Amino acid sequence: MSDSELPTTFEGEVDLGVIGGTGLYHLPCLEKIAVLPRMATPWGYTSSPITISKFIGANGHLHVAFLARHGLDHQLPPSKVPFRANMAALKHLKCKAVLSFSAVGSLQESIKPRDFVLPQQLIDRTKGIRESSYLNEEGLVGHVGFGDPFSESFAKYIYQFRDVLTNEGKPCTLHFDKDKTVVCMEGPQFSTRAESRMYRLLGGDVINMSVIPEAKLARECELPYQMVCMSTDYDAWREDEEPVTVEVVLGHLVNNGHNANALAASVIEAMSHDLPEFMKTGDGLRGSVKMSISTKPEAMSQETLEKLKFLFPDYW
Ligand SMILES: CSC[C@H]1O[C@H](OP(=O)(O)O)[C@H](O)[C@@H]1O
Ligand SMILES: Nc1ncnc2[nH]cnc12
Repeated sequence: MSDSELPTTFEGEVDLGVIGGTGLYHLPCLEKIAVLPRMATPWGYTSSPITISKFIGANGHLHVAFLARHGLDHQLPPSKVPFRANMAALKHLKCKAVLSFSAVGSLQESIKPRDFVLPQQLIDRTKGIRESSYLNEEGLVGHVGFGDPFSESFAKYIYQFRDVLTNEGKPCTLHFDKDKTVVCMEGPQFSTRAESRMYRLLGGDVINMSVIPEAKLARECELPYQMVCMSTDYDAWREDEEPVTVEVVLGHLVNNGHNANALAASVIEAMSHDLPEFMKTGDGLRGSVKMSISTKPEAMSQETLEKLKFLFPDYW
């Protein structure tokens, strides 16, 4: 069935949200049951239509929502992605966790192009020009914890499937430990050599232009969030090598896309048997946003309450 013949609405609850980045505009492992046109939220329209799939496994099923961060034609630069709309839409559809994919540069010799990384920390080097909060308005003030920006439970869950990664018969590693750090820069230009060396000194392992504010917004939606970083280049820090160009990145996208699909398929298949504990219980985040809002409900406007209701119909 072609996309245009599929329903444009979905009434059920989605289990898992997936965000595809550069080179990952759909997941072939998923068969679509609905294509929601770019969704309207109180924070604008999503980057792309949202495809809903029902994965049917041997012992159960899983509903998955997929959206393309930069749009299906990669028309949105990192600074102009409607991150708030994207995360709000996934939350509104009742996703219980978000699996996000991103093409990254490597800041470490040991992280080779085509390797994948599950970072557990991040350094924000964006320039403050992105809308990065739902709780930063006059009449709605909130401060969520962000010390551990990713979901360790989710990362461990994904790491079980590390052996599915391949690179034309050669080793292809999924790197994962508590210190693996992603640096997020504003872009769209890549880093200078000096910046790239500085990020290494700061403890960066990989670099991209999109984990901020995505990770912050997932936290404000109480959604367990893990980014899978797919290495495409050595950025600009290697003295005897040319700094990264888009050509270099493009050369690895097909292989990385195959691996992303294989990894997502394994995760989705496993979740279809039984939802992992962190998705059933909320990974320790449930209720955290209500607690972190300082503004008294009496001081909130009707518009603010409507926005909160879009995200948390059970709380407000
Ligand atoms: C074309 S390389 C730079 C571009 O790739 C990454 O995108 P995404 O995170 O959406 O996969 C990086 O963040 C930049 O936006
Ligand atoms: N070197 C790099 N810097 C920032 N984002 C990237 N995405 C892929 N490679 C990158």
